[in-house]
Amino acid sequence: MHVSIIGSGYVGTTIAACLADLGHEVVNVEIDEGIVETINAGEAPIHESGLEERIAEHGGSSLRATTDYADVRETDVTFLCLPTPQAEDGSLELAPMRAGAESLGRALAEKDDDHLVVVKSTVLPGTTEEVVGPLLEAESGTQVGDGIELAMNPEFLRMGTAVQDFLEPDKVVVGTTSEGAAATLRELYDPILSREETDLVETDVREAELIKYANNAFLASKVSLVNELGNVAKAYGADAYEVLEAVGLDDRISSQFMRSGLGWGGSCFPKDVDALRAGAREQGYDPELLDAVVAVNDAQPRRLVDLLENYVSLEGARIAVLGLSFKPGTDDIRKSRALDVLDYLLERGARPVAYDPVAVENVREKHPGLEVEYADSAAAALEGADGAVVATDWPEFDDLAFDGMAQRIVVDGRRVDIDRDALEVYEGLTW
Ligand SMILES: NC(=O)c1ccc[n+]([C@@H]2O[C@H](COP(=O)([O-])OP(=O)(O)OC[C@H]3O[C@@H](n4cnc5c(N)ncnc54)[C@H](O)[C@@H]3O)[C@@H](O)[C@H]2O)c1
Ligand SMILES: O=c1ccn([C@@H]2O[C@H](COP(=O)(O)OP(=O)(O)O[C@H]3O[C@H](CO)[C@@H](O)[C@H](O)[C@H]3O)[C@@H](O)[C@H]2O)c(=O)[nH]1
Repeated sequence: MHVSIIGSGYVGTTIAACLADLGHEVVNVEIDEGIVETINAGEAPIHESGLEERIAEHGGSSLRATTDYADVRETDVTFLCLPTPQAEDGSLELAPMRAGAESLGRALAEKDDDHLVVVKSTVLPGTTEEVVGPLLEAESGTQVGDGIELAMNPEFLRMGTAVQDFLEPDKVVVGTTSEGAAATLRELYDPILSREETDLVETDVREAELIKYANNAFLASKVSLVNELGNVAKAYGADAYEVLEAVGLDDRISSQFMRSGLGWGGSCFPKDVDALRAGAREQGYDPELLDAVVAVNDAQPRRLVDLLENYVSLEGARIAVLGLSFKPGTDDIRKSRALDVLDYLLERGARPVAYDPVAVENVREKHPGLEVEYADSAAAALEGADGAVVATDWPEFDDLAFDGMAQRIVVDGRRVDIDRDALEVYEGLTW
């Protein structure tokens, strides 16, 4: 099939490379010329396991990037993989989606045969049919249902395992307005849908849009609940990890997303939970439980610093901060809990020395004013430190020696497997 993908960021690049690998002819339309050149040179613009080799094989041939929307006319299906960031007030910012839909509509004005437009971005119920559809119609002069078909197909991949998640998902959700659109997507995804482990969910557009938010809200709520239970466990002097491991043996609950600690960050959970809360309020519903989910998450970094302050007088203290990325396996620092930890440490007069295997450059670049010293290794960060906190569960922290610290005091926000016997004080945030 001939497929075009608008936006070559995290999701667009991954699915473009994977669809090319599944045998489709793919055109990636992206406004960033640097990304376009990188892909056409056969290189990956982002770091993801399994991506480099796929782009090396198909980039510049069956996977072609361009800044020109006119190239979508060579294709039968277009996926919109545009950003849906947060506005200042936490609500969903639709400007990039609107701009992309308008450009696509203008390009489709000069196309004779039918075209399927699939919204892949995470958008609130109503966006596909009430915002994207009318913009396509206005710019192309073609009506949805009569020349343009619309579908919504949310994406559930995670950073760090994006390629595998896309190719081997638990489910593919397809919200469509016509049987023709559903049939096209079934054909496109056939190699993925033939897997026994992958369920196909065919539904209406509005439900497909909400499934994505409900999925993320559920997972974020689960982590906030385990953090609440972890905080209670700690108050009782019990080990939350032992408790939750046993709880997870219940099939109805499952053992996944049971790691209590500093809480959730990243480019998805925070913005999607906020957009859902804002959207629900706009619809006249007060989402009190989701408000509490956010409040529990927001409190964890301060709790970690409070705990450290029980052992170290923070004014002027050198504190090693181990980990900056929002989770291991990525250099993404968006809404990383580690950044909140740094803010609280600075607020209390500490001198943080931060280390991360891959994310230091990102912090330097995106938070240039932060008065933090950066170390080249965990050992260098720990050298002479009056205390340390673990903010990201990078596997390399399991093997740390703490010889060089002025005081071997560690407060762990992620339950890494460090040698606690080598320490004077070891405290877990929730255990
Ligand atoms: N990152 C994830 O793990 C993930 C997973 C599932 C769903 N999502 C959702 O998918 C969507 C895309 O997320 P992402 O992480 O890939 O975003 P991203 O910011 O990494 O990428 C978006 C890309 O679109 C490009 N772009 C912006 N405006 C454009 C335009 N008018 N025309 C062409 N290109 C344009 C940008 O230059 C950028 O490269 C969001 O709605 C997000 O919530 C993300
Ligand atoms: O038991 C757990 C599991 C996760 N986290 C934290 O939760 C955040 C999110 O982790 P994860 O879900 O693994 O990463 P993302 O790449 O943000 O993926 C989420 O967000 C994507 C974008 O919407 C979705 O596509 C994915 O399905 C969804 O898992 C991170 O800060 C983790 O440290 C915990 O604290 N405890």
